Order: sequence, then C-alpha cells, then structure tokens
Amino acid sequence: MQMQALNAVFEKQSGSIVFDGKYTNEYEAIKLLHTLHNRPTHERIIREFLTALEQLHHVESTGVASQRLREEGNQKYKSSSGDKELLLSACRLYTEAILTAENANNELCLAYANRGMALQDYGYYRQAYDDCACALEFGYPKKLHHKLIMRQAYCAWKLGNLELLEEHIHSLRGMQLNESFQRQLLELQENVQHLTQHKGAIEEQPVSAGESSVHQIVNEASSRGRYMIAKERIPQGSIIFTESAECFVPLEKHLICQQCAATQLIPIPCPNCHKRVVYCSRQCRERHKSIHKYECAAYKRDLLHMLGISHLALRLVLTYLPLLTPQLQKQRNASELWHTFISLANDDNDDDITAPQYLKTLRMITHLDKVSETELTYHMLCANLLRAYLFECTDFFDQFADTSAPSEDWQLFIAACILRSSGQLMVNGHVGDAIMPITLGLKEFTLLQPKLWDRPHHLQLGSLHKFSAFQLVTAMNLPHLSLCNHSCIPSIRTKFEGRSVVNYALRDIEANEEIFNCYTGDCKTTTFKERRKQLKNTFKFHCCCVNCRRQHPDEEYFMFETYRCENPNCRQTFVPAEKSRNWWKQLDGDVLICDVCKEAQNVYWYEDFLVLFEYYPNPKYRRELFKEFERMSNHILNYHVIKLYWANEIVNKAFNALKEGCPLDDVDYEEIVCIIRWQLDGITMRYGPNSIEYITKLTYLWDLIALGKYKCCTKKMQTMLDTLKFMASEPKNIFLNYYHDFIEQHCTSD
Ligand SMILES: C[S@@+](CC[C@H](N)C(=O)[O-])C[C@H]1O[C@@H](n2cnc3c(N)ncnc32)[C@H](O)[C@@H]1O
Repeated sequence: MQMQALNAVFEKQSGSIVFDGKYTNEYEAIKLLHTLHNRPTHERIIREFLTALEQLHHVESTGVASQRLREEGNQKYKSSSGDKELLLSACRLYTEAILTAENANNELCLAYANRGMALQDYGYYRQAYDDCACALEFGYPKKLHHKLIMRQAYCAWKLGNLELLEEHIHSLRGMQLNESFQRQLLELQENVQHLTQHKGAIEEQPVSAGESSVHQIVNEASSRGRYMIAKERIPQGSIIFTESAECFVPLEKHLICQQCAATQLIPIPCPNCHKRVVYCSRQCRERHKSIHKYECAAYKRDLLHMLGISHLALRLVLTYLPLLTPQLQKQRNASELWHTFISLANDDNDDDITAPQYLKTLRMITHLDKVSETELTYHMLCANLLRAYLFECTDFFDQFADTSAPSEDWQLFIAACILRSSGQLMVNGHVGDAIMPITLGLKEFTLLQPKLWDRPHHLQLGSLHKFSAFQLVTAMNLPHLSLCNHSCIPSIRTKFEGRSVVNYALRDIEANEEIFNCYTGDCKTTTFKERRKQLKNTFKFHCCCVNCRRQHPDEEYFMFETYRCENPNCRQTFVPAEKSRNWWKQLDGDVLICDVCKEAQNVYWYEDFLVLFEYYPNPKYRRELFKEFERMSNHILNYHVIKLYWANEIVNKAFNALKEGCPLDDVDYEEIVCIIRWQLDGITMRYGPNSIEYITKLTYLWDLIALGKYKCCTKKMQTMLDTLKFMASEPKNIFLNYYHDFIEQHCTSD
C-alpha cells in the first residue's frame, strides 16, 4: 500500500521532468527539480504523502495492551521458580510489553522494571542494569526507586563494575530502607571490598579500526580508478586491514542495534517510532541520538525502508555534514555550498589509507552520469523526498539559521548531497551478513528464545544447528574496503563484525599484487554472463580478471553443474544449456537434455529420490533414500548443486525428525554424518573452508558430536575450531561455549 502510494507520488512528479542535454552533476539535477514551474504542486503532493504516512497511536490502548502482556509475563515469572525456560518466556512477554507500550510511559516503566528483574534472575546483568535505568527514566514510582537501585547495584557487582556499585550504594544510603533492604545493602557493601578490580563490563568493546601497512592505495589515472595493492607478501588467512563503518542501516526491517549492529540483543526500543528502532543498550541509544533525532519521524512513517540505498545516503549526510559545516557556513548560496563541498571531495592530498572516513567517503566514485534517465529520476526523487521530509517533519534545517545561505539554498544543497551519496553507494555500498537462528522471525530476538538456551550464551544440547543459516542484515558504508577493485576470483574474505569488518587474505598475496574484492557471486557460484550483466549494469565496467580472460570462464562454475548422460550409447559428461539448468527445481518445467547426444534425460533417479524423501520417517525407505543419494553420483558429478542441495535437505529432515521424537538408529547417524561430511567438503570446494557457508553447516556435525553420535579426532576438531577465527564474535562465543560444554569431551586423541 505505502509502496504504491510512493510510486504514485513519484509518477506524478516524474512526468514533468525533462532532461535537456547531458547529465552534469547532482547539484544541477536537483536544481532541475527545484526550478520546475509546477514545483508548488510537487511540494504539496509530497506534504500530503508524508501526512498520510503518519501512523498515530492511542497511548491509552497501547498502555492497556502492554499491561496485559506484562501481567502474562508476571504469571510466567511467578510460576518459573528457577525454571530457565519459563524465566525466558517471561522476559519475552515483558519485551513485548515494552515494545507495545510505545510511549505510554506509565506502562513502559513497569514493563522495564519487571523485565529487569527477570533478566537479572536469568543472568543477563548488563541488560537488567539498563532495564532498571530505563524504568527510572520513564517514570517508575518514586517510592519504589530503592528497589530498582538495589537491583542496579547488584548487577553492577555481578558485572564487576566497582564505580557503579559504589554510586548506587551511595544513593541507597540516603534512602529509607526496610530491614530486608538494609540487609541487602550490607551485603553489597561487603562486595565492594571484594571487588578490587574495575572491569568496566558495561562498556562497549572498543573496535579496532587500525589499518595495517601491508597494503597501499594506488591512485593513477586509469579506467579502473584507484585500487589496492599488497606492499609485501601477505600470507593466506592473515588480516589485511580492518575498518569500522561510521554509517550503516539495517536491511529488511531487521531489528538489530541501530548503533553497533549487534544482532543478539535484548531490545531497548525508541518509544516514539512504532517499535521500528531498537538498541542493545542505553549507551548505544545515547550514541545514536544525533542521527535518530532526524530519522525518528521517518521511522514513525515507515518511510525509510521504501527508499533503499537513499536511506544509507541520508545517514551519510546526517553523519558527515556536521564535520563540513565550518567550511560551508560562509557560503552565500546553493551554488557556493556545492562548489565548496566538491572541492573538498576533489582534494586528494591526504594519503588514502590514513584519511578520515568522511573524506574517503566524499571521494568515493559515482556513475550517476552513466545511469538511465529513469534510474536517475528515481534517485533524484528519493533525495528530494528526503529533503522535503527533513524540512517538513524535523528541525534539521534550523541548524543553518545563522549561516549565510538561505534555507531554500540549503535544501537544494542537502538534496544534492543525498543524491550524490546514493550514486556513490550504488557502486560502493556493502552488505553485511550475520549468523542467526534459522526460524527466527523479524520481530523475534535470539537471546530470548526459551527453547534455545541453557543459560546466558550457552545453548541447550543439540541446538547448535539452529544457527545453520545466515542473513544479510546491514547496508554499510566502508569507503576503504571500497577501494578494492573487483575480480571474479577475489583475494579477500570479509568478516562482518557488527559495524566493523576484518578483511583476511583468501590466499597468499604477493608483494605488489593487486588485492581484489568480488562485487558479485564469484566464478564458482555465478556464470560469466550473469556477472558480466551485473557488473555492467551496476558498476559500469567489463571485467577482465584472470578468470574472465580464460577461454572457458565458466569452467569452475560448471564443476557444480556437470551430468553424465543416461543414454547408454552416449554416457558423456555434459553441462546443460542455461535455460534448462534449473529443471530440478520445478519438475514439470524444462526438460534436461544432453548437450552431446541431444537426447532428453528421463531423470528417473531424481524422481525416485524425491519419492523416497517423502517417506523419510519410514526406516526402510530412509535407508533406500541414503542409497539413492549415493547413486546420484552416477548421474551428477563432483559436488553437484543438486546433490549439495539435497544433502542439506536430508540433514535438515534428520534434525526435524529428531525434534519430533522420531528415533534414528546408529546406522542412520552414520549415514547422516557421511552426508554432512560430504556436504562440508562440497561447501569447501565451492565457497572456501573459512566461508560463512561452511561455518553455518558445521553446526550439524557439532550437534552430532555433542549428542555422542560421532567421534571426532582432536586434529580434525582443531581444523574446525580454526575456522571460527572467521566468525563474528557474537556467534563465535556461542560456538566456543558449545564446544566446551558438549564437544570437547567427545573428541578422541587419534
Ligand atoms: C567500489 S569502486 C572501486 C574503487 C574505484 N576504482 C575507485 O577509484 O574509487 C568500483 C568501481 O571501480 C571500477 N572498477 C572496479 N573493479 C574494476 C575492474 N576490475 N575493472 C575495471 N574497473 C573496475 C568501476 O568503475 C567500479 O564501478
């Protein structure tokens, strides 16, 4: 509905835009919009659209709904008496109560207070501490403050934070406390003496932003622009550089921390924008304030997810503009503002490695001059809409009141800046991934899943495979990583760690060799034709990498698509024509034809397999299925995509059967282990041994080891453990805990 409304708004506007001549720059493009004879009509249409998007809510009814949820939570809490699952169920209900309350503060504070109590019982002390602070912030009854402060003091003690503990003890000393609270206070005072070390556990982990000197940027006039090379030999697996994104946005409405991109969090929402923005801590909420104050009204209207890359462009402008304002405030009009801004972007005197991120960002390449008029119009209209939003719904432009240029000129300039950032991000933006539980809905939180955890950050036995998938969660601006040019055989592997990245050498890189990223799927997962199209459409170049220069650039891809002809007179290996390659995803679709003898394959082996798969719970058919899976190799070679796909389905089915109480015997387990190991070898071939694809599928094997169904030798285990280095720390800690809790004891020495 909203998307349709947006399209209608854009359609009404785009009809009156006429490009006369060649594209000049973002400023001129926006000026074209600003000087249209019917601009007042356009402005009215946008205003009406923004008003229609407003989603008002009734504080009273949200309050009532929140209260109901909190009371349900209370019941769970009361019945929990030490039961961890029930305790987490209570936390989950309290979380819903917090999200539902929105800004019904009288309920919000109670929901926070109750969640804080349950989280403390569970052992999430940092989050419990913050919940108490939130309860106080949103108006928890004054006469009960001592309860929350006592809880905060307790959590501070558990977190080893002496400073906070002392602060809260000090407040408690000034309060009237009953006997029981006096006793608790005494105990806490004793704890102060035990706590000699300040561990500062409430502090966010510092992000290493240092860039090592093993690489450098080459800036010479060439059609492929700047690029990165190795200054010295970089061995496989070593870190080339790290970078922390100053700007990112969550993708697909994922409820991740808007400040640090943590995916595993107990949410502290902004109460004013309909549960669309959450943080992992109060500290993150505080740090994000300078951005959120201008985005809150847009989230409230659910506007930003409709605008794709322009949202990240807006964040770039909101983040970097304050740094540029000193140079801009003396400029008298939009044209001067623009020229000053562009001269900063063009001034590349600074060394590219050490330049601050905003300068690197300003200098990112854009191909807006090469996009179609339709595409350009779309991005112009998005930028203009965001400009109008900032003007109509926020006080963003007030900050320029004392500068030389009038507000109208600042508006034009800001829209041009957003458009420029959008163009840059089209070719420089990055998408970050995260390992998350497979079945988790968008509004669910990993840490609050009752059936998953045994205690904080420690999974229940047999649950690791729930982390067998990853999702794309962030769109990020990483201007240093963006300096890597593309190759279909990349030389780096990027690990996404919240809003930071660590870039490892995928293989040995020799001194002076160029360091390549891959902007598309690589040459093993996509065809030459697919990549060529994407690189041309989005990145505006033809790839001439080592692979693309090969006589058969699809050779590696075809390794996973090769068949042996069923025709006894042929029996040749072949790769089907592109249009029939997906025959197996839709059996009544295309026919598979041998490329050599041109005979249609009747694929009986595949149909037999599918029938057996349906009868999986029946042990007899299951055994047959395993055999049929093996026999597939008579028809599809190597680590064929079909076999890799079905390996995963069989393993999944086994774990689902286990969940549903369908017993598997030792022979089944042996077969499943063989399939998982084969699958892991295939994934290693296709995606690499340190890939997120490999790590996520490792979870199945680890669960079987933990359940005592497979004995793994220490050496093999060490190889698996080594891959964890390529994981973000949030899931890595969970994997390591799981290893120590359940796996270590099952490893054999030979
Ligand atoms: C993310 S930027 C890479 C850094 C860029 N070279 C620069 O100077 O800012 C992507 C753009 O670089 C250029 N590029 C990247 N890889 C290339 C390649 N292999 N061959 C030619 N041009 C390339 C294209 O213009 C592409 O749109």
